[in-house]
Amino acid sequence: MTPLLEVTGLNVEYYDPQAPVRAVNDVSFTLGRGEILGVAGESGSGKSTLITALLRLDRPPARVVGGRAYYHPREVDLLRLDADKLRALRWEELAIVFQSAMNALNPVHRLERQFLDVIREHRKVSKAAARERAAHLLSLVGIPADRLRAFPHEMSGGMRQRATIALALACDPELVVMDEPTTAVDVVMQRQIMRQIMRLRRELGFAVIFVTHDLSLLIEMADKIAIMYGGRIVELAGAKDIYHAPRHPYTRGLRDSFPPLHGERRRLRGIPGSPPDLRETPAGCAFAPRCADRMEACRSSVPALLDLDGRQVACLLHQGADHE
Ligand SMILES: Nc1ncnc2c1ncn2[C@@H]1O[C@H](COP(=O)(O)OP(=O)(O)OP(=O)(O)O)[C@@H](O)[C@H]1O
Repeated sequence: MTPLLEVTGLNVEYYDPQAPVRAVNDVSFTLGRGEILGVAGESGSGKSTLITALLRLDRPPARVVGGRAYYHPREVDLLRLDADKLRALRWEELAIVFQSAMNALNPVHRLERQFLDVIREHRKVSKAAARERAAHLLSLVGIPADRLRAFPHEMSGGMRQRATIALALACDPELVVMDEPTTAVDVVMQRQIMRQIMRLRRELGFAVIFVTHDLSLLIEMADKIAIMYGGRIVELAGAKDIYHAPRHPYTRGLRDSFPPLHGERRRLRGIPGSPPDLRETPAGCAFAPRCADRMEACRSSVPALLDLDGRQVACLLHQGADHE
């Protein structure tokens, strides 16, 4: 696997007059070219903070306080790139589809204008060629070319969503980052859009970081999945391993909180308790207060994310500690 993005020891804090809140804590992972990495975790686990920091999108009062995000094709650390160089990478190499993707289109402009603006800002092509590319991109997501003349409000929610994804692909990026891009549409449409993203990825070869709280969606589409809890990655493994053999008790709980998309029905169990308040992180493993498998040692030491048979888990259960 050729590495595309290598994140090491990323720390992000929110400024707080009492004490800084560490929302992303020592996060490391490598994303290969053309790979789909899913990032899952409950609300407040740090998913959005992680990707906004990686893409250097301002999210005050958050600030990166350590780490590196090495972007291999250009041999640069995204976290230390100056504003001009960063601007040059946006759309061309790194594209983003936000949580509120349906509203990301400008309501006062026809679709065509929005595509042409992006394409012609980055590519020296004629208007006709840009229009042709826009029509092609729309066709890739199943939208007829004549919709280029439409205003966003003239399209359905699902269609706006797909148009936003097509727009993100306008300059053939290497990496597309998606933050809950399908939450505003129904489940059937969600799966349709996911399938389209996967097909496009096969055709165009871009890598994806896909953030969601819905683990079952990721299990279908991602190559590998990072599970976040309390700002840390607690498990990182292939999607199949996460589904069939989760190692971290939190991963197991999260898996059992969603109905499986295929196969046998399972009894759904939520995870008792609620996510940690990051302003008062207890000593030890952040999941310990909710964990049915906790041991004495879990309350005092934070487990490191260690390699275990080709995957990574941060749990003392898998690090030879004794049971309570
Ligand atoms: N403006 C802020 N000021 C202080 N702390 C914040 C702020 N925004 C977020 N946080 C902290 O950062 C943590 C992570 O938030 P983040 O939005 O990254 O989580 P998330 O996993 O993306 O959640 P969601 O799925 O709800 O978007 C929160 O639990 C909160 O403690």
